[in-house]
Amino acid sequence: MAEPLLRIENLVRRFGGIVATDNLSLDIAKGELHAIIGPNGAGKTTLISQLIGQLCPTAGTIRFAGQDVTHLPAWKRSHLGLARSFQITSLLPNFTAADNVALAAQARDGHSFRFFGNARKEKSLRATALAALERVGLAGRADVAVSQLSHGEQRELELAVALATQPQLLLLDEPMAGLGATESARMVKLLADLRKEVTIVLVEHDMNAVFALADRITVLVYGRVIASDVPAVIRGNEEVKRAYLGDQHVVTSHG
Ligand SMILES: Nc1ncnc2c1ncn2[C@@H]1O[C@H](COP(=O)(O)OP(=O)(O)OP(=O)(O)O)[C@@H](O)[C@H]1O
Repeated sequence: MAEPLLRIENLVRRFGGIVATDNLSLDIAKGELHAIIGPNGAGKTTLISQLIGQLCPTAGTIRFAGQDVTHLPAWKRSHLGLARSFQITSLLPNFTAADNVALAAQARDGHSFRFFGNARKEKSLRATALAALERVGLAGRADVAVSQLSHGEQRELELAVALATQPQLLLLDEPMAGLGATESARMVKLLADLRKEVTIVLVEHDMNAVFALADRITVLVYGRVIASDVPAVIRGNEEVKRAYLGDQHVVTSHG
């Protein structure tokens, strides 16, 4: 059988006495949308940070696209096709939407930000930026400054920034956070479209979104995988209900 796109084996991350990732093993197949859920402090963000290369594991291995990337710096993983969209807005507020995406595309091409003045005028970067904006429904907002975009639009722009690096695997950390009902519905639709093109690992507290989108769901508690399966099985899992889903009645409303 072909190796999965991402293979995490026996991953451990300690912060002093806290074991934030506790001997975690997980495979992500190419083409799937894999959600990671769990209570606050379960270690979801710590896991994503190790996958992208912003945090070193204490032990264990991470293989991506057939290569051991455990000790590769973040920029090299980005070149291999791993991209993260941030929980905390990392956009440049005084630059336009298109400029923010062009910067990401330029960084992927290996150029320094110092040359951005030229890059701004460069046609191919602008074209890449517009294509990414189109994919997230922001083509009409290309020349608007980030500070003038709504919160929902900024979230969409973060996705466009990640897409501009042409990822094979997109790691999304709470893309629905802070969105209202209409904006959340837009984001779900957008992710439903994107998943056709790119493998996605989605960390999310919005269970309506998770159960509407995921092919498989992994549940973390205290840094451990307590269940990893298709949504219907996760929904019926007693341990998961006790640990996390019990008080999230919304989860029963989606099929
Ligand atoms: N830099 C750090 N230093 C010390 N402890 C940390 C650090 N980062 C995370 N932790 C601890 O590791 C554990 C996992 O935290 P993490 O933020 O990964 O959880 P999470 O599942 O993403 O939570 P949330 O759903 O609230 O975002 C927590 O106990 C947290 O306090």
